[in-house]
Amino acid sequence: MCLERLDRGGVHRCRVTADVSPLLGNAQRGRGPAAVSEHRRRGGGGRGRREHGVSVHLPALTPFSCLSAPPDEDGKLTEEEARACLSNLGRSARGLEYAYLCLSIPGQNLRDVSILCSYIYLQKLELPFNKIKDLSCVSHMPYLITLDASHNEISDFFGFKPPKNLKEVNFSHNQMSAMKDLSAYSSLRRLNLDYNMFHEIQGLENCVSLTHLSLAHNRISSIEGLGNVPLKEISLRGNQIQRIKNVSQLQTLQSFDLAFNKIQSLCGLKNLDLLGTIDLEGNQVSEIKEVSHLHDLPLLRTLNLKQNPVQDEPDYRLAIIFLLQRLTSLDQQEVTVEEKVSTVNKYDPPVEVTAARDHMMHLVYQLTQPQVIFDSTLADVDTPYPMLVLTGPQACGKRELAHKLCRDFCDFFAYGACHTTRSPYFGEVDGCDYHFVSEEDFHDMIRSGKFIETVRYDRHLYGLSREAIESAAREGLACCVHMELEGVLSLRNTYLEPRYVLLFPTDREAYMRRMQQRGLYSHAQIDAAMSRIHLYVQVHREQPGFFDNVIPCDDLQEAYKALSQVMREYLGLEELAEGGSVRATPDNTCSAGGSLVNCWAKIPSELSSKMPVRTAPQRSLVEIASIQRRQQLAQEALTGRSPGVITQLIHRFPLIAPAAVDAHTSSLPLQDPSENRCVRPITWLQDTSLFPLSSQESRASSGLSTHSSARVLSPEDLDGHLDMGEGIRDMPSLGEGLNLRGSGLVSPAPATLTARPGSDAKPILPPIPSGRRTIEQPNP
Ligand SMILES: Nc1ncnc2c1ncn2[C@@H]1O[C@H](COP(=O)(O)OP(=O)(O)OP(=O)(O)O)[C@@H](O)[C@H]1O
Repeated sequence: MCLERLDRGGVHRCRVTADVSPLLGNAQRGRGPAAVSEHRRRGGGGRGRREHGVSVHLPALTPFSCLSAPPDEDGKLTEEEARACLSNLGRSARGLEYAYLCLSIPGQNLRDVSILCSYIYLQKLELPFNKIKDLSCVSHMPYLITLDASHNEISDFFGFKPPKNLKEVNFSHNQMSAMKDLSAYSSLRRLNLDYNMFHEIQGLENCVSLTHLSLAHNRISSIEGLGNVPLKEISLRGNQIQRIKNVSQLQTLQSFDLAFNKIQSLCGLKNLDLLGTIDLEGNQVSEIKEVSHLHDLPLLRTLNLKQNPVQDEPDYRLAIIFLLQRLTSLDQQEVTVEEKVSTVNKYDPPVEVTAARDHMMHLVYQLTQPQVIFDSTLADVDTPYPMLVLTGPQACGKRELAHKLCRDFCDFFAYGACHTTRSPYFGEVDGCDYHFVSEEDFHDMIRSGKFIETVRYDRHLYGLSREAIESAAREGLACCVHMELEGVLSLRNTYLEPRYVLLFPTDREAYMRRMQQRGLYSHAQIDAAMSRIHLYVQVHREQPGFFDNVIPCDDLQEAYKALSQVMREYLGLEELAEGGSVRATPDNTCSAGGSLVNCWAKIPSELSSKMPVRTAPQRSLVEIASIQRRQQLAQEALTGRSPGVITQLIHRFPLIAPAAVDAHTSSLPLQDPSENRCVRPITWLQDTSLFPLSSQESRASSGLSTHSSARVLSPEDLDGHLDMGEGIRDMPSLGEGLNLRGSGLVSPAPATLTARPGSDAKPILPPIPSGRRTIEQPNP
């Protein structure tokens, strides 16, 4: 191995053909392996600690000596000293000779490093923790790639001719106050200018390679001069910035450190599609709504708002997580899945959650009231009282159709007016369209357990009171109501078993026009209503059979025809149309031949998909017990022990078309509403001697006797006991048991009873209302 001489500038004037370790030993003489590793650990040897992606040396770093002899007292670096700190022998950039490529002299109180002018092959120069003021020697290092001159006394910003490959510069902890044009430094990638005295950012516009810039702890008050620099990381922490501006063009920015400034608003952070991390610790952000400016940053995952007044806002963390649902870290704390779920449930609950909460609330308020037994929950053959619910998006015509249906089928349905806190539209009548009440009264009603479900729609409250159902029940009618999807979901949690008909606007344009023509709704309200259409589609797609029928409502007249046809079939008022083709069921597309329009043809494919029909479930114990009870009652009736009961059992088939009964029934006196309402302790039902109950039944009945216990029973139990259709369903078996068929006492079950159209969840029809109750005239 040949080593002849080490010239000035650290260039070997010999060819090295073999082992070069002795040369390295020469460079590191006086240090030894321990000193080398110590140097590396402390950030020497070209590897400083990285902060914000830019190489910096910590102020606390204790300088060590790589020199065998201390430098001159005047701080002038000598040839000998410089040579002692050379390392990394390699081929020079020209490729002709070998040279040391790295020089590292940290913490030697150096003031004059002019000797380095001759070290022209250096690629890495590290002179941190000295007292250097002049770095003009770098002008002679055209191959320099990395320069660390942090912790010195340099005031001249890049006071040397630009080495064309200079990529990484650390001038942190110096005394620079003004930046200058760096367009000549086209290779510069990382620039650390922390802890200087810069007042403004200048001269960087043409740094076409600059990806990491750190200007922490300067005196910058405004963000500017960054042009289109392809920055990925920028740190401006510890400055005096008040507004975030001029950054929207930084399209490549991934990390933005703005901690410890004076920022109040986060506007200005828009359009930064790659921004993933924002540090705003120690600023003056005081309002939660400010984070809405970050809403459109698709990759934002880490946000730090520690030490901002906004942290004192109630529910601060949950609100921020809700507004920025993609966050994985907030205030240096991981955002958990649980937090994300609870924020969504808190601020934008899915309709199911809203409905479940609504149901729970009413249940709890009911429990605080004296227990009341309503007609609609009595555990006899008339329970639970049937209901019809028309649902669909606002202004789809449900209310109009409900009113018309109740007029035309007045012996079967009564319109159930809901309560609302909104003020009446022109022409609306209090008590007829709605009960218009104040917000305070509405809440009073909630607290007194009066509602069975409530929803907040468009800032107003709507609620269906128990009394609305009950007053219909007292007349022997089914309550017909209209409501939004949330109401339906809440109602489905109760003991009631309504039939749900979805009125669906298939023509969005026509639907929008109808809303506009009503002249009642703002643009926002129309948009909100339109945006809810998909909710109905989604529910129907995900839960086939959720709606018993789906009827397009683009043309209200056609919709009404379809609806009334459905109701006739539901009520068993009409036999199958001739040829059996005119049937409004989801599984059976109507033919256009009859008076009924082809109502299913227009339903979107999501809605009209064929429903799987489940076979009837096995009878539960409660059901069997109920059948036995009815058989027993029927036997008693036949043997004359209880004559009224058989009449009750078959009374539900006086099927007369509405038109035919209108004149006759509308003149009937109404029953006193208070008459049928029983206010008794829950135990009353168990004492009843009229219908002795089996043990299962009494359990079920006691559950039924309070509205609040609706969820106590399993679905099978409810199906077996609650469903008023049970009487009908049981008739064939009852008839068989008692051999009544031939006697003509039992009508054949209507065809519609075998499967509930459109439903795979409840193959048995809900109960059919028996028609308006006739009041027995007192004997004179
Ligand atoms: N108790 C209730 N529960 C759930 N939703 C309800 C209830 N009462 C009314 N709604 C629904 O609230 C929405 C707003 O009611 P509003 O009376 O203001 O609407 P509308 O313009 O008259 O609409 P529509 O013609 O569909 O009744 C309607 O979709 C209505 O059906």
